[in-house]
Amino acid sequence: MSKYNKKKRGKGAKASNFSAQHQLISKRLIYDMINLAQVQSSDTILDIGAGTGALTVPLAETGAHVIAIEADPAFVDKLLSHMKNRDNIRVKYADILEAVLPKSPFVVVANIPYSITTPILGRLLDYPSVPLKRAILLVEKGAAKRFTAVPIQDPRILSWRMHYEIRLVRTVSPQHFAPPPKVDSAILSISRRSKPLVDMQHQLKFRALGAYGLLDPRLPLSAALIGIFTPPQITRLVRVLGIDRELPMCRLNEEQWAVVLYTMLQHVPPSRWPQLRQNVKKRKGF
Ligand SMILES: C[S@@+](CC[C@H](N)C(=O)[O-])C[C@H]1O[C@@H](n2cnc3c(N)ncnc32)[C@H](O)[C@@H]1O
Repeated sequence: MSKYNKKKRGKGAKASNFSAQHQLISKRLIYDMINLAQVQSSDTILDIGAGTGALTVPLAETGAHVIAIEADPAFVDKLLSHMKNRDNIRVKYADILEAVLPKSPFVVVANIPYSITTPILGRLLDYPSVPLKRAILLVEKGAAKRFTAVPIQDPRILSWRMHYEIRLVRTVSPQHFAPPPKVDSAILSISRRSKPLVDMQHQLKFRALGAYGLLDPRLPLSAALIGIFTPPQITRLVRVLGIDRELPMCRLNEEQWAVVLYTMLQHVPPSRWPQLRQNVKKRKGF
């Protein structure tokens, strides 16, 4: 039986953007996504923007416990009628940007509303303490390319990638949806790294460092980091990294960013560490 309670509707989802209700109509794609997510019957799966249950019901057929979050009350009603008395589906009438996320490890398999892709990823990935194990998402192809881009220009995406491997699995054409979207989609795979490149306790320091270092992503490392490291420290840092000091900051990979962080923590006094919200334009030396 569903745990959904109609009385809760009043304080459930707030006005939300329902413009992107492109429902999945390809059974093959649905089962490909479930296989890619390696769903086990012991898993808790979050279906974000569950719609009328295109993914929810096949996910529940694996025996996993499925939490279906949907913000449109009309879809919630349809979803409930498609559940066929399954007791391993919980329907939550809620806005994913405000809903409480599971406290124990969970997997996400979802065809999310494209208009709020980055805020959804932010909820899942900004805080590595959120116990997301992996996610298989349908997103707009352009967004998938942005999250997996090399060089890395966006500090927020960089900080996600220090904890998660993000991969564009394949492009998905509009004909897999009804109504078809105007843009191509893609399957995005997100897996928590078995060993994060940045320790959870240093996450905020890393975000400040990433924001500082990528203020102008084309700036050479020697210029971009001169407000943090002394010239001799920069000489040693580029030697350890095995790169040219003129390499633009955006060309550093995730492992190299981890080296920059830990070198800073070990050799630079905290007074020179960048702070979040610091006006990074006031770099020393500029
Ligand atoms: C692209 S549709 C996918 C529907 C269904 N999962 C499918 O694949 O057929 C996105 C769904 O997200 C819902 N939605 C939009 N904004 C939402 C929000 N803030 N929180 C939860 N669901 C939302 C929409 O109502 C819609 O049903």
